Amino acid sequence: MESIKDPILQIKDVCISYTSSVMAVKHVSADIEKNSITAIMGPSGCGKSTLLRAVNRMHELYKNIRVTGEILLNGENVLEMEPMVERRRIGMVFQRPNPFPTMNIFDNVLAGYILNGIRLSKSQKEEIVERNLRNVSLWDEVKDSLTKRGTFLSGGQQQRLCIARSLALQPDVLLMDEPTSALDPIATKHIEDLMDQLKKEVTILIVTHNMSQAMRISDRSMFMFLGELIEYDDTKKMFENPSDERTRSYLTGKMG
Ligand SMILES: Nc1ncnc2c1ncn2[C@@H]1O[C@H](COP(=O)(O)OP(=O)(O)OP(=O)(O)O)[C@@H](O)[C@H]1O
Repeated sequence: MESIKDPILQIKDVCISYTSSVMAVKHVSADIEKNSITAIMGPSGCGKSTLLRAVNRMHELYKNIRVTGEILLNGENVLEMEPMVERRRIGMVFQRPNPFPTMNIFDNVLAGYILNGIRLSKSQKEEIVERNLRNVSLWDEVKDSLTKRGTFLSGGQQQRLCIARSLALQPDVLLMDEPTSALDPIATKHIEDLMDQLKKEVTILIVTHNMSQAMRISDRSMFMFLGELIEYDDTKKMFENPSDERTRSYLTGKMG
């Protein structure tokens, strides 16, 4: 792969261990291009989610975890940033849609502001809610139900609401951990189409088990195996002609 000019995110020699005996991520380095979609693939347990969580500092929720190396966002080490600043700049969407159950749809979009104690005027709030719900093509479906709870929506709508909630803070990077694995094919297609539009505004890093999804939506793909980044290349190149035998076995269904 050609080297990436002007990367927004740089993962440099990152190692992550949960305990002294288990190294879940081993010396991973990769530059991520701005306004692109990068898929992280690999068999169960290869360290995809562990790596993704470190980019968002979610690893700090685990007691004895140890992370070494650097993760640079626009040249600044995420691992040393103020957590609040970092979470505004790097958003995350999870496998299961998780709108805040006690909040209505309107407040769910604004949750990042509410929970961070950021005050907004009524018109600012209305503008942010409408713009972000339009951004995820949910506005027309929910504009008359903004005071209803987010949990009353369908799974696909809830996931789009969660994406709107992340985007509302205008992050530079959006991390997605298998965001469609709990959704039906139509809701999945909707989210995939959405991602293609969103990359104009945000850089997306997505963990997926679904190889055809990676092929459809991503510009570049990473293949991880037993904690190592085995291959990182343009998605088309990797699927058509992988350089490593392990990538080939995985992509042809012989592994994992
Ligand atoms: N909380 C934890 N404590 C100890 N070890 C963990 C913990 N979470 C994950 N691991 C280990 O770290 C390694 C990587 O796990 P991780 O969940 O990142 O893999 P993954 O590729 O995302 O897997 P999957 O596709 O199944 O979600 C595995 O060996 C796993 O057992």
